[in-house]
This record gives sequence, C-alpha cells and structure tokens, in this order.
Amino acid sequence: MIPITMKRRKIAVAAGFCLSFFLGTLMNLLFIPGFEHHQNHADRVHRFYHEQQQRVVDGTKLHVRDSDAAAAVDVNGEPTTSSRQRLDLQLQIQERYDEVLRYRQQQSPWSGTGNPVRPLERRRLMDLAQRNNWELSKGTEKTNNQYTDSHHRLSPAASLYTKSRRDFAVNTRIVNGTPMLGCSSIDNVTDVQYLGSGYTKAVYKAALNSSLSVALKSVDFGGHDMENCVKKYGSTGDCYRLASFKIVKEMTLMERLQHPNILKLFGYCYQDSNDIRDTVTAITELGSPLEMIQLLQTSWEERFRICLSLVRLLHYLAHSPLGSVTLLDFRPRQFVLVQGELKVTDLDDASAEETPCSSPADCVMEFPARNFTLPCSRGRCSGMNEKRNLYNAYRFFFTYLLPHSAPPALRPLLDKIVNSTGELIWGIDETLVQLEKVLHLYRNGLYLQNNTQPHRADYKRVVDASITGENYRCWPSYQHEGCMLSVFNIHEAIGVCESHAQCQAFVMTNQTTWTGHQLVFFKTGSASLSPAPGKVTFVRVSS
Ligand SMILES: Nc1ncnc2c1ncn2[C@@H]1O[C@H](COP(=O)(O)OP(=O)(O)OP(=O)(O)O)[C@@H](O)[C@H]1O
Repeated sequence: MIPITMKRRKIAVAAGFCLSFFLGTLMNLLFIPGFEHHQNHADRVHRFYHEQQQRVVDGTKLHVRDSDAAAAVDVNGEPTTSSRQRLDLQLQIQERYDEVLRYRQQQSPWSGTGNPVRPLERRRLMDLAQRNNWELSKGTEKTNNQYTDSHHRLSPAASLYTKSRRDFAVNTRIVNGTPMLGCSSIDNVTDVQYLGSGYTKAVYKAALNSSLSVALKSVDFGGHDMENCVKKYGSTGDCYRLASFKIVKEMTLMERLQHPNILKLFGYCYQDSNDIRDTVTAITELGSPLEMIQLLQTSWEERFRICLSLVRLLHYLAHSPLGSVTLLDFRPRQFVLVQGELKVTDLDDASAEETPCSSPADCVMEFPARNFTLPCSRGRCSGMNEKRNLYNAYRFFFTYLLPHSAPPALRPLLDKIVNSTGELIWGIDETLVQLEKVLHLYRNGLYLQNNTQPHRADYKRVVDASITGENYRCWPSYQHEGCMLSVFNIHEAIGVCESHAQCQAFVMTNQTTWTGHQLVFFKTGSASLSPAPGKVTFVRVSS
C-alpha cells in the first residue's frame, strides 16, 4: 500500500511534469525569450525533469488520472522509464516543430521578411506538435488498402480515397502566385504506382485528371523510421507525428526556396488514415530517380547538364532567402531528373544553420577520403554549409560525370574545375562562373579544334530526305537502335562520320538538344533513302 500523502505527491509531481511540458511548448509557440531553440536535446530533457520536480500543482486541474501519475513516476518520485521515453519523444517532436517554424519565419541576413505563418497552418502545426495520441499505440490501425504491398504496409499517399479526411480548403491557397492543389485534386487519381522509398517516406506516382502526373509523398508506415520509433517508444500516433514533420519541413522549404532545380510543391492534403488524424501527403513535381550507372552511359552533354544544374542549385542555396543552406544528406538518391534537369527532392535533411564554433578545431569537415578545417569566425564555421555542398558535389558528381568523354578541347578547363572543387580552392561562385564558361564554349562550338586537315571524303547533300534503315550502334547514342549523336555543325558531323568505319551517310534531323546542338543519325548506307520534310541527308560519294 502506498501512503496517501505519497500518492498525492506523486500526482502533483506528475502533473507538474505535464504542466512543465505544456508550458515549455507554449513558450516556444509564443516565442517567449529565454526558451532556447538551439538547446542541446539532452539538456532539454534534463531541464524538464528538473522543472517538474520543483512544481507543485493541483493534479485535478490537469485531469491527471492516478494511473497516469503512477506510471509517470516511481516510488521515489522519479520519472519512470516509460515517462522518460514519452517525454523524450515529445521533445523530439517539439524540436522538429520549432525548426519548421524557424524556416517559415526566418529571414536571411540580406533579404526582406520571412513568410508569416498563417493562422490555419499554425493551428495545424500546433496540432501536430501537441496532440497526444498515446491511445493510438495500441495497434488498432487498419490495413484495408488497395495499394498495400508486402514491403510498404500502408502509406497515406496510397490510401487517398479510402479514408475520411479533412480538406482544409487548400485549393484556395496561393503560394508564390500559384494556386495549391489539395485533397480534392487527388480524389480521383489514376495509375498509382510505387516509385521508391527511403528511411522515412514512401513516394508514389499518380495521374491527376488522367493528364498531369505528380509524385505523392507520405510517411512510410512500414519504413525504418516508423518501425524503429514504434519499437522504441511504442506509440504509432506520436511516431507518425515525429516522422510527418520531415514532410512538413520539406514542404516548408519547397515553398521558401524557389529555384528551377528544386522540385516544385504543387500542394498537400491532410486526411485521417490508419486511425491517425491529419496524415499529410505532399503533392510534388514528378521526376525519375537518378541512376548513376545509367548516367555514365549517357552523352557528355547530358552529364554536363546535370553538373551545371547542380552547381546552379548550390549557388542558389548558398545565397538563399534563408541564408546558406546545406544538404546534410547529399547522395545521388536525394535528386531526381525532370526532363534532363537535376532537381533536389529530399529536403528533410537540409539545414540553414552554420555550425557554431569557438575555434577552427570545431570546424573540421570529415569526408571518407579527406578532412578540411575551416576558419571559425564570430562563433560560426565560416562558409561550412557552402563548402560541404561543394565537396559533396565534387565527390558524388563531378569526378564521375564531368571529364569522362568530354570534347578534348574542354578537358583542361574541366580538369581544373574537378581539381579546384576537390581541393575546395574555389567557392561556389567561382565554380558557377567556370561551368557557365564551359557551357558558353560548348554552345558556341568553340570547343571544336581548328582542324587543318581537309575531310577525306566528299558528301552529296539531299534536302528533305532521310534514311529509314541502315543503322549501326555507337556510344553514347541518344537512341538505342541506331547511332544518334549531337553535333554543333555539318563539319563536326562529317568528322564523326569519318571517325566511324561503318559510316557511309548521315541524316541531320530537325531535333536539337538542350544546348541547341543538332541531333544526327549516322548510317551504314543510303539504299533506303526516302522523302522526309525538314531533314537533310549527306551521302558519302568518295573515300
Ligand atoms: N518527386 C519524385 N519523383 C520521383 N521519385 C521520387 C520523387 N521524390 C522522391 N522520389 C524517390 O523516392 C525515394 C524516397 O524519397 P525521399 O528521399 O524523399 O525519402 P526519404 O525517406 O527521405 O529517403 P532518405 O532515406 O534518402 O532520406 C527517393 O530516393 C527517390 O528515388
């Protein structure tokens, strides 16, 4: 039997513990100074315990049940393991919530105002941060979904129209001048296909109105993040809230960071799913996952485009409205291709905070092959966000994609770009200048070496004609069946034809690449020459 006074004390302590957490949350929501956002997580846990010990509160006011109170503290009035874990999880949710609010409101040192949080969004964010879903941890979720597969047990993106949901009239929401899609837009999606998943999210492709294809991103209930969290904390509801903040953060950054190489956010939908209120689904631009092996087989021009897109993106991130943004998880899988352009899709690990420091020893960037020490200036590691991005771009992209099979005249400049980024000699500004220079040289045919040797063969020019068959394979062809390469002009095409033993003719198509180069089909003969308006064929007449 526990003496009645002790029981009361426990109730009071537990209530204090709850109130303390509630007040902490409230202080953060109201931005009361003194409640540090950047506090170390462990310190914060500590502080909450300390505070709850000091408070004496009437438990009945907070409706703390005896059973809850008893579960929250042990016989010595100390928090039990389960209450510690619960608090730990709540604090993680709170931290993610704080981070999202910071990004919503943050101004860069040089730009205008941040985006104020609209009342509806604030309410939903608060809801996400505060709602207590302990009862959801009892494993009551349903799995009656048509898109369930063995790997991805159930994902809200895949269960859009099987659950009740709240459409917060998001169709009327305008972001950066564009109306946002909402739940009603994805009511009748068709052709839903699983695209991929990572640690936290599952991504599906879907067609809206049988026309626009989009990506639907939601928390993967069967993913590692959810599984590990539920194993540790036992609460599906709260683990969901924790994970969903990654999507909310990503959506926030997609709204605040507007650039052609950042995937567009088309909208979002909050709906009930798996017995969890307001599960979030982001509706974004659709891309195709980056396959490095496949990229190595494409033309230099396409690979250069990817590097240039990346450098343009990193230049924007270094000077973004939120300050210098770094992609902490910088792997090729965080990017997708949209019509040949590289776009970043996974922004949940992006950070606009420069690492705090007291000396350069705190500013060591460690990579598998080498380390860099950056200066510590005014309490922050100088340029660390930008440099981290740049070195990652070098090690994951430039070394593989830039020099390999480049036009020989561009090799010295490309080698310099690779070396200077690999040594972090250049910053992103200089790197961008140099890559734009490569583009200028390539686009204007300035990479073509002055070849004083005359062409060995003569060619007969046939206007509005093409050769249908007589294909041969070459690398890196734009077309699987035949040899289709891009050239700056007719002279380059003749040079290519003469360098291929099989080539007896070529067809200048009316298609161009992203740099304006013309696509040319190289052929083994001209027996199947036939009329084709707009195309010009050159047939070798002597050798
Ligand atoms: N818009 C998109 N279009 C096509 N595929 C996408 C899109 N967004 C994401 N993907 C694919 O889905 C995968 C998972 O998405 P995402 O990276 O956002 O999830 P995650 O859980 O954060 O992953 P990670 O463990 O890498 O952090 C990606 O690796 C990518 O291949």
